[in-house]
Amino acid sequence: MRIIFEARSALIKLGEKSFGPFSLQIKEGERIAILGPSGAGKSTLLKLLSGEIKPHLGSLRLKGINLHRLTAFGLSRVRAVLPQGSEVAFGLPVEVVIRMGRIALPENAKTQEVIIEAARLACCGGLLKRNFDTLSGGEKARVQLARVFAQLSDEKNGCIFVDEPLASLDPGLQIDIMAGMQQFAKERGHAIVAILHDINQALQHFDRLILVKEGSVVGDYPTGYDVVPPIEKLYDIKLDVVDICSVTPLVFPKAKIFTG
Ligand SMILES: Nc1ncnc2c1ncn2[C@@H]1O[C@H](COP(=O)(O)OP(=O)(O)OP(=O)(O)O)[C@@H](O)[C@H]1O
Repeated sequence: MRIIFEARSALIKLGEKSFGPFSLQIKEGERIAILGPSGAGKSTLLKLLSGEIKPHLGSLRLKGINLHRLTAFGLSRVRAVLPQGSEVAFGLPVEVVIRMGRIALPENAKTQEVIIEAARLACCGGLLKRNFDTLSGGEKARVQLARVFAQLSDEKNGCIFVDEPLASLDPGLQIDIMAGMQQFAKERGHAIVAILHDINQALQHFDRLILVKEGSVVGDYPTGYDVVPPIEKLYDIKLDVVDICSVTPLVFPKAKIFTG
């Protein structure tokens, strides 16, 4: 698999705090989950990787081009972002919100088809005629995911960055949305980088886990049984592996480890 993204010694200062320096590579089609305690720097890392914020030191390259040299249009063709709790200012129809993902692209005969397919994959086909501001939190999240799908529908080997995509979704929808996201990305060779709070979702659905703590990348592991101890250390918790026969571990958080 080809490398599509490379961060080298990137560091950002955030007032008194900082994130990094860190270096990492992302290959086409990779499924990466970012895990870490609250306030560890997960959203900061995602914002750096997606080009939303610029590092003070180091470099970030997407498909060989410095992320911050790309125009807004160029960036929109290689990566899409689903931020946490994304709102839109006005009561726009859902279909228009999804269409916004393609705002930089000329309308063509395929556009409507792309929007309908994006809505279907994000489990919000039945909401197309509704107004966005009348939707529940979980419905809004699905519409924003459809916007991301519409944006990168025609592209290959891009990156999808998502911040807690499954928060506010019921368990059935979490399964459907995860399946839709994986199918969309796989068909196009897009990498997915997702911030998750649920350790088991990360273990079940992602190939690689990036562990973040206190403003640093403290671990980068392929998913498997070997990553369980580093996750325990990351959160200072004990994890019981409840199914030792499955390919990927299923864990149950048992107790906080008292460190002092
Ligand atoms: N622009 C900024 N200026 C100052 N501090 C910041 C800035 N952005 C983030 N921080 C701080 O950096 C730390 C990391 O924030 P970040 O939002 O990346 O954490 P997180 O791991 O995503 O947290 P959560 O899981 O709670 O969403 C936090 O302590 C936050 O308050």
